[in-house]
Amino acid sequence: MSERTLVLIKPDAVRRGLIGQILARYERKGLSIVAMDQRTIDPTLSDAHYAEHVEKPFYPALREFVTGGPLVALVLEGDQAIDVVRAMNGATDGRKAAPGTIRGDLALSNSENLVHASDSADAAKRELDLWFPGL
Ligand SMILES: Nc1ncnc2c1ncn2[C@@H]1O[C@H](COP(=O)(O)OP(=O)(O)OP(=O)(O)O)[C@@H](O)[C@H]1O
Repeated sequence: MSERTLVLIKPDAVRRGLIGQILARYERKGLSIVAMDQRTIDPTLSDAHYAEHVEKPFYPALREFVTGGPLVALVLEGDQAIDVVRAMNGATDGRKAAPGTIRGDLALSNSENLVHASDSADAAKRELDLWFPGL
């Protein structure tokens, strides 16, 4: 079934000049880019996006990181896009992510891990409404 998922190419990826490489992987896979926007977000959007993490000890550093420079928000569409993109991104910790995944190939950190993607249909709906209202 065709689905849409919210992907963030996070500030570390933008800083490292990896936007093109990461987008190319999603495009090569056959996913469609339905919307794409480079922006620098404020703490309010970070808090809403990471609502499940705001009370966690690592969250202040995560908020600093994700608001600290431009990121690229995109909507990808395709068959089973939510699970497909999660698999392409790899495990959260770049040091443990499998080679062949974006994090496994390009990241060496648990916090600066290049990408985010919605992890369920409910999360995708919530995140798409938050980042691209009215799409
Ligand atoms: N223990 C931690 N220390 C530092 N940062 C963390 C830690 N756990 C998670 N994070 C940060 O919070 C983000 C969200 O964590 P989550 O457990 O939802 O991972 P994920 O679903 O793989 O990543 P994302 O939601 O970004 O796709 C991670 O991508 C990472 O940047």
